Amino acid sequence: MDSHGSSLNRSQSVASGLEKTTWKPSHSRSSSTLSSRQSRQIIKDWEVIDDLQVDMQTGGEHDMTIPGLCEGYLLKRRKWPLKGWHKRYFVLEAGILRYSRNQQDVSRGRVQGSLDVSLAVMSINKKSNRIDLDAGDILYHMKAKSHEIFYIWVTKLQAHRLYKKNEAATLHSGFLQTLSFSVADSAGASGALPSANTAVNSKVSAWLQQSHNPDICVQGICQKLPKTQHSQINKPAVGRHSSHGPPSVADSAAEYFDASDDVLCGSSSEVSDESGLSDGSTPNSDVVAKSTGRRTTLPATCPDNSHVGLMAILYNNIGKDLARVSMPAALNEPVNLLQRLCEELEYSELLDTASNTPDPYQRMVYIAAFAISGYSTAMFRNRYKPFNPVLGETYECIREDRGFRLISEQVCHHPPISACHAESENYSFWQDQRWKNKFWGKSLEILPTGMVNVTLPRYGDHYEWNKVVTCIHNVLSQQRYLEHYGEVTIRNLKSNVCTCKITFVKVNKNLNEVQGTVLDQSGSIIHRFGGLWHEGIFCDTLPTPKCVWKPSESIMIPKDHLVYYGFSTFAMELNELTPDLKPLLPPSDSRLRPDQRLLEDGKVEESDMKKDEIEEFQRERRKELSKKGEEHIPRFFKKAKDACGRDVWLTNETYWKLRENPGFAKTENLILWS
Ligand SMILES: CC(C)CCC[C@@H](C)[C@H]1CC[C@H]2[C@@H]3CC=C4C[C@@H](O)CC[C@]4(C)[C@H]3CC[C@]12C
Repeated sequence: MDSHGSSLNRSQSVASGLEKTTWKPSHSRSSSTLSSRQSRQIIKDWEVIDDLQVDMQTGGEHDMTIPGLCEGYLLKRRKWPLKGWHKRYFVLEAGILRYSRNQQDVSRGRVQGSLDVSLAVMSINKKSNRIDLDAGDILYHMKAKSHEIFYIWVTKLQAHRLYKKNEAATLHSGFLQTLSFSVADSAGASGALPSANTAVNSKVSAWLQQSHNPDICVQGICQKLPKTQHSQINKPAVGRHSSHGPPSVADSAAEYFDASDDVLCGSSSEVSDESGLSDGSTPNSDVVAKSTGRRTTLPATCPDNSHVGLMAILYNNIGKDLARVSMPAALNEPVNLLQRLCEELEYSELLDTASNTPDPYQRMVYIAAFAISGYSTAMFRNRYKPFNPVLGETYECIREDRGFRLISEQVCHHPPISACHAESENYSFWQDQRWKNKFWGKSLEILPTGMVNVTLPRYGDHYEWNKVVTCIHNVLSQQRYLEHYGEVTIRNLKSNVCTCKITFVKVNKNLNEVQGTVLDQSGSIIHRFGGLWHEGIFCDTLPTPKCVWKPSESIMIPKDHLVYYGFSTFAMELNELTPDLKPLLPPSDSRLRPDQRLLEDGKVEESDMKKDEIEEFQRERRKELSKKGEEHIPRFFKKAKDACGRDVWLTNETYWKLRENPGFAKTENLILWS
């Protein structure tokens, strides 16, 4: 796992995960000795971290945990005397940043300077690992030795800034309350807050206690850092009052196995003409909503999870794969990451259309629309996270109505990888999904690796494309929203007649904007299209200009889907378990996973307990395997290399054969839960 260490690559850095930035204030960057080109470059690489929003209502509720201590060496720039960069030992505690010449001086209490970080404007330069804190009269220029250390300091500084601001807000509102003698009223108001789910809260506090152990640090981060840098992350403050809050990036010893999976299929291809995007010539505008015989709702509405203290969870797992972090079930949606892979086929009719489009350039437009359509679910899906599949978990989805069947499997735990393969008369679709996440204090970036593949046997095409970055903005607050940004390049590995470039525009006035072009061999634009990834894509260069895709009615027409986790009809169908299907599934199928089922039925506390049990069982299985010196071997996928030498997971083509004969009831199966 190298989720935290790698610096962003080119396309990802277009899309910085830090909240909207403005120009670096003129103070520190104006150096008259630089050429104008150089100085422009320098200004360009600086980002001012947005001022943190303090939520006055909840300020006193769950954000008051004092963030863990962070300490270690950084370079500090000095103007006079001895101009230049000097190594200094910094300690960040309860919102105050102090520095001394070295670690010994800290323990002797010899502090050279200190700063309340909530009062400073913070700007960072990801390229040069630099952090500036400008509090007007006090100005710190700091530089980290590596990207890892830089990243940890930025995140921790954000946490401490937020904490300090919340503290001030709480004091302020307390003061106001006292002034207005409204003590009784305020007690009433807090009573009106969503009632805390006891199971969830006890889990969070158990977690915090575990993560209190300062000797154990985040797997991944600590393994990566040389020994001397450990203190940067997680050193206990000897002799310092460390009674409050979890230690910084520290983490519990246990590995939290909770699997990641995503795939689901559903069927809601009805296309509405109401959005204004359509000119009536959408590919399916003549399709009348037809019943699929599948369920149209979930058994229970989603729980309120606004009380769950996400901040502690995220801060204690910096640098870790989210897909391995166990979270309270109240944060989950009743689909997993294997099922979410299948959800990318919600608009599979675009692949059918592509397969019926002889012109290669037009075909590419439909493939592009398909690639974009997979992102549309994100619009209403930011309050819950999918279940993480356990290693060996599988999921199948047969959609006669849509003409495809899909299987997916959790093939690797470290790092978490979910592989899927779908086949239809018209196409094959496969991908193995893995991602790195970066938590920047206020936003969380998901950086997917791995390519998506589609083949169209009719034309011998094999399309391949990358995924863009998804950023969860305001991840700690209820004002959370998702944004996708970056560039997608679609290539046809079997022909270079055309390629396609799609840009997911980052923070633009037109939020969620996408633009794309289909280029011929010489680079000339043959088609252009654009739109919004949550509303539809229009192409005006086709023989008849038209809307090539728009989301299904079940998500566009305001209904009660928000109380059902923001699911479209297709998403609701993913975890449906009918009596005729049950005996045909292998026991490892996600539909049979009890914790997910309990959550779907609205039994949150029971789900939470069951989830713990399943995760514990997974840990035991792993221990046993490693005792025997064995490794888990996926059952339905095999590892291979693609043309570029990248590791890929491909179907081994046994699933459907075994299902048919002798049937999973008669095979030896992995037991993942009881
Ligand atoms: C902790 C909580 C409650 C915050 C909610 C986190 C949610 C919004 C996160 C957790 C995992 C995330 C998914 C992880 C991986 C991918 C694949 C990528 O190609 C598209 C985005 C997508 C599908 C992410 C969407 C956002 C996501 C679902």
